[in-house]
Amino acid sequence: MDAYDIFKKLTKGLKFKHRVIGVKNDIQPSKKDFKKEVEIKHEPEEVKEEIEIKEEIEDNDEVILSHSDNESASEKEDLQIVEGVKFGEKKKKEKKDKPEDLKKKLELEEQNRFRNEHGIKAVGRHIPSALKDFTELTSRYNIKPALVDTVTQCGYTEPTPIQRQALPCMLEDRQILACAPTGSGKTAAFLLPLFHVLGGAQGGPRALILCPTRELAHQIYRETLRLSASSSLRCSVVKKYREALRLSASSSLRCSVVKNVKESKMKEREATIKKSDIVISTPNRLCYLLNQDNVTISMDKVRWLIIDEADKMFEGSEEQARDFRQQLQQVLAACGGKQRRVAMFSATHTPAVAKWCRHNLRGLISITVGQRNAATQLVSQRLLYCGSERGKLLAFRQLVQAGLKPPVLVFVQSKERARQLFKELLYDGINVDVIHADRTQAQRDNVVRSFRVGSVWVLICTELMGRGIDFRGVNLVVNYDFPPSAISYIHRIGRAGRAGQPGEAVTFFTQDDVVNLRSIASVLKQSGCEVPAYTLQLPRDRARARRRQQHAPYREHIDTSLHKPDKRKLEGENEDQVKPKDTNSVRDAKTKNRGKFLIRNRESIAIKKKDKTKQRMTI
Ligand SMILES: Nc1ncnc2c1ncn2[C@@H]1O[C@H](COP(=O)(O)OP(=O)(O)OP(=O)(O)O)[C@@H](O)[C@H]1O
Repeated sequence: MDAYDIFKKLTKGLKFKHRVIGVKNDIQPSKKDFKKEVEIKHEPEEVKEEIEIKEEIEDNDEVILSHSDNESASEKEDLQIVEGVKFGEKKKKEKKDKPEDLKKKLELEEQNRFRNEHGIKAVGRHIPSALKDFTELTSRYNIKPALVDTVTQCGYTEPTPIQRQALPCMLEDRQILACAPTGSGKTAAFLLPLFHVLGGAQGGPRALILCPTRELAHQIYRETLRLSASSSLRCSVVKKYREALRLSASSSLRCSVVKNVKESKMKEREATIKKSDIVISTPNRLCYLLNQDNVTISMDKVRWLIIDEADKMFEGSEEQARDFRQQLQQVLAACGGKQRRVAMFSATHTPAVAKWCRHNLRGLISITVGQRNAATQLVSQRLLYCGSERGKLLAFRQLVQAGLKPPVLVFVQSKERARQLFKELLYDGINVDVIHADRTQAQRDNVVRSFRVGSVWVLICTELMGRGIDFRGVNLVVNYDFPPSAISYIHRIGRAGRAGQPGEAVTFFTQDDVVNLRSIASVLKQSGCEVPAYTLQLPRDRARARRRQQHAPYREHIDTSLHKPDKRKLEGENEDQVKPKDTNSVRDAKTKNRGKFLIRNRESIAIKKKDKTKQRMTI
């Protein structure tokens, strides 16, 4: 490449007023250039501007031209650029920012850089800046140092991305819709602002937390106690221990979970709720209580309404979602105070929630951490084709043989199947237990406790445990039955890989699961995990997939003692037309069969007796 080529490259798209001289003696500008020169000369005003522009971009020229070693400074001076630069831009630059505007601009840029670094996206007006560390809570919002100390004592050295953005928003009284990966500390993100805003014990209730299951309600309750222990923690370091304890006891917040609302306990529950500052409940229980004639609970003082696992509440059939919306409207109407604010949290985002928030929440800030509706990056995921139901059991036993690293969570689609799998594994010598909605509350609490302390290694569960439940250090999630949707998959596998810990997830599938395979394979692919290429090219059938979300498919019994092939499958019946077995009908059938068995047994006993008497007679 000679000097002319370099020159042409550097000045591509630009026009020159004068003949270019001296770049190299042998270079003569073309006829075209002379024509341009004449044209420009007829436009004196533009030429005037051109000099100013030249001055402004001279520096740039320096930079570009400095790459050409052969050119002298005098040669550079001969270059006058008249085109290729927008005039409007120059004017903008001329307008100098006021120092305070400049400061604001810089701060904003710094904030955006900081948010990008932590994968935070926030949409809304006047968004408070994200938190750099927990001590900022004290300097910016005057939060008691004791509370910050407690947070640190809980092992939270620095805020998680959702905490960085949600905490300042809530502390500045802004309504939010927050979406952040599973296990990323959303609970603390809504609890800490509550402790600050509510201050000391006054009763009320003044904050209401709604969540989809009793288990989750109890877990939030435990986390509330842990994080609100600030005053008592402080006591341990003060000398006048008793005095401090007395003070802390009088000032600490009261929190309660709405339990079984039996007729006999109604008044008791009412009194507890009235005394509590923070009330945690499932929407059903709360609305049931509010609808009782003999109960007078005022929700007027509620300052914050938190909805955890918000998208779950809007999920399900049209009817279920409508029911929840009605319940929510009832709760909102009950919490009628002007001061009332709403914050919604979940790991997944659905249009229904976003729409509701846009219509009902003023000045909303929408916060998203990472990619929406993506699985946590901490879990390595894989799909395993098992061929048939028997193949699944075999695959699970192989996993066990290869060496399971407890604790392990195994998800199945129904209570029935949870029982069946439990029976199977019980005799395999695995330390296993089962949890589902048919077990009593005491049994469920016991199982959860045993799993937490490590006396149960493998816990078989249904969708009941799919959301929000935080078991520390779950190493493996097995989707024994394919999840009904990608959303359910994200939540299920999110029971592993929490609070920065790595985890693993295996999802079994058979031919029956092809309907949802593509959407779930896409989630795996998005997380960078390997999936068979064909799974991403399977045809979509949205209608069938939606049906799958509402009705689990029929599956063969999990029972190695029954080697019979499935009659319905042999007859080629469409699995979507087959309704899942109703628990009652199964129970009825069992009792009927048991009845037959008893009759048959009694009959045989009678025959045997007859035979014996005959024998005796013959003897
Ligand atoms: N700042 C922090 N530093 C370290 N650990 C944290 C921090 N905040 C929360 N945790 C821990 O992370 C775990 C998960 O928190 P949490 O249950 O609130 O997650 P989540 O985002 O609500 O998850 P899910 O979407 O599954 O409900 C908990 O054990 C909690 O104690």
